[in-house]
Amino acid sequence: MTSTRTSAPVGAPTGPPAGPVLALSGVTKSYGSHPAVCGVDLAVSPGEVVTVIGPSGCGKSTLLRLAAGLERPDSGEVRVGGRVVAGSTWVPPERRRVGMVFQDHALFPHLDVAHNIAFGLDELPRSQRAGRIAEVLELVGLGHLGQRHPHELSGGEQQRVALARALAPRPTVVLLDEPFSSLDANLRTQVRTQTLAALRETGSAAMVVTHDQTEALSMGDRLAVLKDGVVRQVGTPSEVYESPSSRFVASFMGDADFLPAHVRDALLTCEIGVVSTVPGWGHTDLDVEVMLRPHEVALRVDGTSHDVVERVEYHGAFVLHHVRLASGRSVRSWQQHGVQHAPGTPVAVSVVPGSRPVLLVGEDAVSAPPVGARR
Ligand SMILES: Nc1ncnc2c1ncn2[C@@H]1O[C@H](COP(=O)(O)OP(=O)(O)OP(=O)(O)O)[C@@H](O)[C@H]1O
Repeated sequence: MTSTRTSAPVGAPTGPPAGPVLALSGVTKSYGSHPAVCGVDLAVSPGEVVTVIGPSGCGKSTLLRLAAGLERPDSGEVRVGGRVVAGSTWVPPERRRVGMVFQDHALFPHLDVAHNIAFGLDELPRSQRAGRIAEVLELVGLGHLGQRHPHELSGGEQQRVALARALAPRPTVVLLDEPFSSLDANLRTQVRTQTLAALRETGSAAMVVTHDQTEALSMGDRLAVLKDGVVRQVGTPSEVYESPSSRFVASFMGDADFLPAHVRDALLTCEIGVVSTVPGWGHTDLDVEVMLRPHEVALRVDGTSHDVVERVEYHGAFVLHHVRLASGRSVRSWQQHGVQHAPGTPVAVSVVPGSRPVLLVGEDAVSAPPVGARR
């Protein structure tokens, strides 16, 4: 568990599950002959937020729907709070103690906010319902809007009501499917922050599906990267961003350029010169590729260089420079606000000191010399 809370959270789910609150083991689901989710193992610990990210059609929503009980797996097992809910037995969605938040909010238009939230509180004694509704509305900062109908709320407010409704019954885990994608960029950041705060405040575990890299990196205690229904990597945001397991993960989780490189006796070189030393690669003589992220690439104006700025993108705080190297390959470099080299400027390109670039052999990242690569 990676939660950093120190005191007991408000409205924490009852009963302390010892292991993961959600565990998918070997879960597979096909539609006809098309495999949507293939042998997925993924667990969410108490209080943990796990984001699931991948390209369109990779199976993210199907995975969430399998956890919720909106789909049945062809094989494998789903456990919620330690109890098997799919596999050797079948527990329908309404009896799994999972909260759901969808992209379109899915509020009942004919009910006011308070009654929308009350909808999931059947099991709570009537005398306690109003108190619980007030509590969760306060939690999402909408204590004053209980009497409004959904059409009288902004998109961001509707999404917070949807979250309040999901949290009200104190679910074991909350499942959120692209919860912010219908909101515009500014609102999205704000509602994301509020949502995360509400999840932390209640100590709720959550699985969040998103196609937004920034969202996955900033929200998740851990994230799972999916491709073609298969989990390609699970790790903390910094593990996945800084030590991607493959070319696919490296490219999907941020800007990445790849250059042919060579390791000889623990020294990594490529077209732009010495990249770094690679401890543990002594007595090695091997062609590899090096992945460079734009923040790892430094530029200096140099009239003698054959590397030339090709294009400049102004991003406000930073300026992205696309540089055409002498070989014809390209790398990108983030420069601070105010630094802008015009297209056509010759520049010396180097790797920012202290960088630890990722090495690839074929499609896989490698952290140690492959067997047989040592001289
Ligand atoms: N009910 C269904 N019937 C048939 N095929 C389906 C069904 N639901 C999903 N699929 C297919 O399964 C695959 C995974 O779909 P899923 O919606 O899980 O992907 P996703 O990663 O959530 O995509 P997106 O990011 O575009 O929402 C896709 O190829 C999709 O076309």
